[in-house]
Amino acid sequence: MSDSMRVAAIQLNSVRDVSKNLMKVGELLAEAAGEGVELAVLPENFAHMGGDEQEKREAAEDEQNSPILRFLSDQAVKHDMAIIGGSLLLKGNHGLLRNSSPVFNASGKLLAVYDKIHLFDMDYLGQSYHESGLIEPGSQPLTIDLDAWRIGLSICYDLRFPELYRLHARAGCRILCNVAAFTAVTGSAHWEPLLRARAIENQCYLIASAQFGKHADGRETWGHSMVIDPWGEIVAELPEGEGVIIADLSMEKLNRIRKSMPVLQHRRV
Ligand SMILES: O=C(O)CNC(=O)[C@H](CS)NC(=O)CCC(=O)C(=O)O
Repeated sequence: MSDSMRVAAIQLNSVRDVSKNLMKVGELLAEAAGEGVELAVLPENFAHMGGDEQEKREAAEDEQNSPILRFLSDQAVKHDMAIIGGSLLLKGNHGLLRNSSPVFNASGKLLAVYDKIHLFDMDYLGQSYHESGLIEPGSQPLTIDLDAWRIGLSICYDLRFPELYRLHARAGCRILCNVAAFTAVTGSAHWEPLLRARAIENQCYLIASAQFGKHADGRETWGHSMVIDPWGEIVAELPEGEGVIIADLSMEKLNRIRKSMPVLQHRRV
């Protein structure tokens, strides 16, 4: 049982051109691999950002025949590295799409696909989002195992629903993962406290990969990708810009925190 794992969160400013985004992802994954990273996490919508609804529909791929999923699988093999593929749009049912987070092991095998459960419908300060008009919600929380580490998946707006992460912790997760394109407005107010709370209350490592900056549709995302330890401390952070942040996760440190204050065993409701 490996006691530590080196992980990377990758931050992007994805554009409408899929091949441009994939080229950038390839560069940053190579950089992570050069540092000995065992698990790399990409942000939400890593392959395509900023198009209108029609363009998103056209960009959506069929899970059984998806060039973007094949790209990620090839990258995992090339770099001998597990990859949580942020999220991408896959074709769903009823004329809707899925906002899906695929997980590959270091042999390039697709282990699981998590579909975003909580959809972002919001009207605030002149900004308006209606994700549920295009996306069908997932219905299943999903965890995956990489070596000794169980990882609970989540996408962006899921972050506001602590019960999802509690389920992950109760299912034995020691890593929580959020892949995001948080808005700059909500991100500046809520991103860091929500992430740190999820890590602290569940005594888990948290890997958060985000989009940052202005996108083609005029929207702006918050960035601030980070890795947080089970005590709630930020151990790596990239406020803005494209790039890779790296952290070493320690099972020993996590077990020590859980042993000294067993909050998960003290639950009463
Ligand atoms: O709009 C885009 O193209 C990129 N954003 C997304 O795909 C998703 C759905 S619209 N964004 C979020 O979930 C933001 C949540 C958030 O910001 C919060 O909870 O405050």
